[in-house]
Amino acid sequence: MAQDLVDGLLIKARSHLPPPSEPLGKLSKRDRKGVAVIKLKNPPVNSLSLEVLTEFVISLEKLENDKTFRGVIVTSDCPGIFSAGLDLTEMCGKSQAHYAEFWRAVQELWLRLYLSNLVLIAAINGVSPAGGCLISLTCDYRVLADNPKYNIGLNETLLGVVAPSWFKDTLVNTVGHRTAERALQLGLLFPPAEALRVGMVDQVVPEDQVHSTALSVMAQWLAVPDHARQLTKSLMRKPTADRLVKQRDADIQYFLQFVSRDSIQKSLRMYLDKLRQKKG
Ligand SMILES: CCCCCCCCCCCC/C=C/CC(=O)SCCNC(=O)CCNC(=O)[C@H](O)C(C)(C)COP(=O)(O)OP(=O)(O)OC[C@H]1O[C@@H](n2cnc3c(N)ncnc32)[C@H](O)[C@@H]1OP(=O)(O)O
Repeated sequence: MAQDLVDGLLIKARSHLPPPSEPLGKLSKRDRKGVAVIKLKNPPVNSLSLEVLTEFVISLEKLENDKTFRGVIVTSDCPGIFSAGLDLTEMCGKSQAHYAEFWRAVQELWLRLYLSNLVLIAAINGVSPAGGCLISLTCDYRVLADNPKYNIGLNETLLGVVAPSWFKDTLVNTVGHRTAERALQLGLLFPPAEALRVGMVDQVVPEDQVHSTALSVMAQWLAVPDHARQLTKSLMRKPTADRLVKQRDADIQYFLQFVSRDSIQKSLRMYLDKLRQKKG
């Protein structure tokens, strides 16, 4: 029954997109069904590059503007990886202008997701550190696959960087202040049972049931009249979002100053080198 709601939409890095003549989605089908599936597809690890962030925002905007859509399931097309978070190569050795453009895109995606009028359900089918976790935290409900490898959390401090205040706010609003403080300072990545215990996710289910569970949950959320649910969501979230909206440029300047520091560039390079050497 719930399956009838779904249709697909793939978010990919621009280089993997179909040629411009080919539409990204199948609007006629989706029109009838009302729920889209956004599958992140930027192999090998679904890192959130500037291109992916931009594509994600454009796709969300299309869905928001098409009033036949009421819900989106956010999931991954990369086996075992929901998203490795922000693309670290976008924050290393680039120009100030590039950092500013990248950070504005990160802000934009967060704002779009966090304030979306659509019901957003995260079907987390893989590991989900930092920016990957943040995406799921902006959703209205999180279903995580029960696999001990699928850790989730804001691990920024382990990279030698700091989760900005609006990442922190998103976590605090989900798990409460004390759990968030401990998780953020220690850069904790929670395995599924722990993530459920602290409230970072709402449900942990066998891996092959993530999608069907997300669909059932979606049906429950869609049973509520849109206007009442949307106004309630806005009441809960707008004060948090407004804090960023009021100081977007200042936030970009903080980011520029922070990420341009030699010590931060060194930490990020070392972390990337460690990831690359892991294989060798
Ligand atoms: C006064 C106060 C001021 C405060 C100011 C604040 C200002 C803001 C500060 C800055 C904020 C920064 C915020 C950052 C948020 C983030 O999202 S940072 C990203 C964090 N992500 C991670 O830590 C995950 C790293 N990756 C992994 O742990 C693993 O790759 C994986 C578990 C996801 C997958 O493992 P596996 O399947 O074994 O693949 P790998 O071999 O590790 O990776 C394959 C390939 O991908 C590259 N890669 C991995 N992750 C990333 C990434 N996030 N970005 C770019 N590239 C990545 C990896 O290097 C490999 O590359 P090669 O194939 O070797 O080239």
